[in-house]
Amino acid sequence: MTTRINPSILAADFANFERELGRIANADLAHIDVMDNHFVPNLTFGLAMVERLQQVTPIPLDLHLMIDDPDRWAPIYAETGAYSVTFHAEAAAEPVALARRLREIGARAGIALKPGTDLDAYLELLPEFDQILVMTVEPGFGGQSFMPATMPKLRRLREAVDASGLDVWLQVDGGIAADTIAIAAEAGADTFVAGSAVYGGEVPADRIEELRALAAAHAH
Ligand SMILES: O=C(CO)[C@H](O)[C@H](O)COP(=O)(O)O
Repeated sequence: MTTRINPSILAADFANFERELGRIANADLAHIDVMDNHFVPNLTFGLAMVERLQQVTPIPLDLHLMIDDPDRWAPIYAETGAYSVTFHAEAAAEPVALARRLREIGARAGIALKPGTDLDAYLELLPEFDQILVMTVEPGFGGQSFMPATMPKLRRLREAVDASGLDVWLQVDGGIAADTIAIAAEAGADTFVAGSAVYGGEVPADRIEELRALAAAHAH
């Protein structure tokens, strides 16, 4: 199984994202947390910033939209050339139509499930998505503790994806670090978002290699 490490720039120096993206040149994708202070109680940045980030890095962008009304906004973000666009299940009025629109535009379509989001309603939608983001903390802030209680959901998803034969990536986000990544890898994650664990290190690129090796060693 291919393992991917997507550093979250939420933990980077907001005064210099171009330099901070340069420090993670060995990342698989750069994870970009867009928060609107409505869907989550925190505010980061919006469309203008994402457009600018696209211009200053060759790393494909993995957009995580923690916003209300993704039906309106997610396609506009996809049109920036984002590699993947993930919206939250509860935020979308028509998740399937939205996922199809994102794919039409050329982005990979992702759906995010908060720790309390029931998986049952979404399992049958697997063919509509390229990735499922299992939040391993409550969305909104970096630096929180990994929630092992989210692992049964990830295991069920891994079983469903393997049984389907679909190439749907299973992403985890929140509290992923050297001491937790093995738990998520063994439960079936193949794509790992890490903010504090990457940018908290003196050399973020080294932290990426360390996390990648641990994930590969414990791959499902
Ligand atoms: O989506 C997020 C918060 O909502 C962040 O991507 C996530 O929390 C990463 O930060 P850390 O690795 O520091 O936990």
